[in-house]
Amino acid sequence: MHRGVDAMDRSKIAEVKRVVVKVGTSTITYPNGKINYEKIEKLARIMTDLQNQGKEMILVSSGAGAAGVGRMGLEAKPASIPGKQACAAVGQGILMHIYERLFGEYGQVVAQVLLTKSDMVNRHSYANARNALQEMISWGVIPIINENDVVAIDEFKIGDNDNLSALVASLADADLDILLSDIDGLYTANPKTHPEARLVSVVEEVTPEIEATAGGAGSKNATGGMLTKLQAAKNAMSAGIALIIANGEDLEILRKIMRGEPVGTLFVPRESHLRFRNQWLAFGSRISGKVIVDEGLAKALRQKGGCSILPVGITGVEGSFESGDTVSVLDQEGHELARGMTNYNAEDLDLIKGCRTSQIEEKIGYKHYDEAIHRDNLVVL
Ligand SMILES: Nc1ncnc2c1ncn2[C@@H]1O[C@H](COP(=O)(O)OP(=O)(O)O)[C@@H](O)[C@H]1O
Ligand SMILES: N[C@@H](CCC(=O)OP(=O)(O)O)C(=O)O
Repeated sequence: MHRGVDAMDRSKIAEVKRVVVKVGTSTITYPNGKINYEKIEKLARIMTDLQNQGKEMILVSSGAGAAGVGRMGLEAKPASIPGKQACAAVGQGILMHIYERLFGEYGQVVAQVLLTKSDMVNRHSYANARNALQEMISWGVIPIINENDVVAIDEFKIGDNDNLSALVASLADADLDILLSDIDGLYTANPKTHPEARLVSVVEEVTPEIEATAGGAGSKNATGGMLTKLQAAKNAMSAGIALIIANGEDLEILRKIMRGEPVGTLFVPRESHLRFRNQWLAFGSRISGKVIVDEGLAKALRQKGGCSILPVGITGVEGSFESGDTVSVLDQEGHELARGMTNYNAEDLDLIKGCRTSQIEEKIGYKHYDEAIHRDNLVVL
């Protein structure tokens, strides 16, 4: 019933630029927790190849816990939280060592990024993580992301990498999130218990009926199951990000997806929606102060629909705010042009207003950023 929509949206998938790929435990380890080198080798080769084609790839990798179980020779994941954390700590190092080596074979630089839920909700950490990710991506580095399992328990945990990947996709302004699993996509029921279940090709809305078809994790080392994939899909869709669930058994599927072939299940993004982050910046966050810009900068903001705000274009600063707070950007007449997340607090911004980039450090003793507000953290109203 969705064939027309599918054909249309899949062709758009071939055009996307920034892509998050999430690999589940079942994709990169064997059931005994040992590493599946062939899979990781292929993942490294294909992701590097896509990066070389001009895509900007980000990897969210599970498997630390299982790799730790394998390395410690345990029969199963420990039941205790410290036991699970210790396994993840042992396994994360192993995983990164392998990724570094195998991506390195193809000349691709990777970076380890470990995140927790608090990094996603705290403005400062969010801004830091976002800025650092943007920088890595602009350097052509592939960030490899996992939850920081050792410090995150219960309420501090995102809990599963399906949801983490959707959060990362939003954090990094990605266009597409690909969840690779041990199953071809979303079925009309859990195929493990309902052999007659059929694969769903396109989902335009995750309804309660669809959620009711999803069961828990399918293999003993996995944690998420279809339910967390659907939660991730809902978040991605409302952030304007497409999400595809596909089978990671043969990683050539990544190329097929990127060619726009109709594999797996596509969750269609709501195009009219502002990115989740932008929405939050523009309408959800408290405005802590004002930054007044000169006519040249105001004109650039109006004409280009967005640009970074450098101190040299700022003529006034009002209010009391910290770096990471949301501020309103006004023209000389007091019209609000944009809202954005500032890299400097009010006091320092007041000291560097009107200054060239080269003068920032001499004025305030440090320079973490050239921009007062980076264009990626700015929404033009
Ligand atoms: N409606 C459904 N469609 C597809 N898979 C389902 C569904 N409900 C439950 N599942 C289960 O979800 C599993 C995939 O999730 P999971 O085991 O967490 O793997 P991963 O390690 O890839 O995250 C499938 O193997 C399947 O058993
Ligand atoms: N952070 C955990 C992964 C948790 C997780 O979501 O696992 P999975 O369901 O296999 O994607 C680890 O690396 O073991």
